[in-house]
Amino acid sequence: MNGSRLNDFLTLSREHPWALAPFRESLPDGSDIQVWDTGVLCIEPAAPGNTDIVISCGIHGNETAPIELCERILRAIVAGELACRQRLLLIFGNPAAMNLGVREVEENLNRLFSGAHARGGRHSRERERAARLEQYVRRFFEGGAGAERLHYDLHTAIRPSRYEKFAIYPFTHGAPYRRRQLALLSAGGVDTILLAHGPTTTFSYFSAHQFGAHAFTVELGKVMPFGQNDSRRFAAMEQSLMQLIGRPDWQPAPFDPERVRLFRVCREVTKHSGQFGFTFADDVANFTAFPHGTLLARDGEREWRVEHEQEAVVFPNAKVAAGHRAALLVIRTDATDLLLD
Ligand SMILES: O=C(O)CCC(=O)N[C@@H](CCC(=O)O)C(=O)O
Ligand SMILES: [Zn+2]
Repeated sequence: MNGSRLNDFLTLSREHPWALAPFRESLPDGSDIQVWDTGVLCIEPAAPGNTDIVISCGIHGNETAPIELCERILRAIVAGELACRQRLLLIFGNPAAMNLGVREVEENLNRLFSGAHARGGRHSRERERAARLEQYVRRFFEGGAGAERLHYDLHTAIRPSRYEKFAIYPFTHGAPYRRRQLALLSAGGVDTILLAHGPTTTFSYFSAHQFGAHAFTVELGKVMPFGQNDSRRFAAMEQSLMQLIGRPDWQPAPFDPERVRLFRVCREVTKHSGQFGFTFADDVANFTAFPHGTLLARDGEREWRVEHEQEAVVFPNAKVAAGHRAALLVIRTDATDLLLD
């Protein structure tokens, strides 16, 4: 594919950070590659398998390891080293934020889905982008006949984590959690799962709720600048995504409850004002548990204390905008009775 504009699609997207005119190319194996917008590319194989897969990364611009991982996968497809045998929508979420090396330019893109971009009477570039990403995901899922819909929204965390790789299983409104999905995540090295406690405005919840996709926010490690990630730490996820894309008959090892840690989100800590602060240090890792009664955070008169025997903090971030989630509080759970094949 010499001379193809797809040879360096990420650079092309970063050169046109908010919009890119659509174009299409085909691969020697007959696959059709359609660029829908900056950072958004749909691959239609000539004879697709029955899984429609969305892989997104860079929804937060400074979370570079998943961006590098997706770039490697795309390069392998374009070079003909990886045959894409499932319909695939690949999304590099926020190229403008990548250019600035920041999580967001004006607003947190991952709080703007499920129509949140249209609420609050405000305008921002991320709101425009969220609205368009919603349309692309809709076009992709509604344009396919796949029996199974998957969406992996790949991230890295600001803090280190006691369990380095973990996934958020969006709220299912009472539907059972799927063992097969946990087995797929486990094959990718993700052995810790957070069961969300309610609807959110994240990208993964949008795909799960609107399109019945098995969708997950997947945390692969800690945020690092471009070029400073150790690709070996992401190899298991990269391999499993390649198997999913390239081998429709591939099955992960069966779900093993001994290998998977389940946590349930019990509460969310919301920042209300500029007075908000945590009582613990900035380098305290995700999943650090505190004993019952410990004061975790204050916001003026408001206090958050540990209410369970062992409650752990995930994503504590005092710098979020007022009104946003500043942390999740989670507890270990044995929800294996809630799992379905
Ligand atoms: O490390 C952090 O504080 C944030 C890492 C991150 O971006 N996490 C996602 C989780 C989304 C979800 O709850 O499904 C986010 O905060 O958007
Ligand atoms: Zn993120």
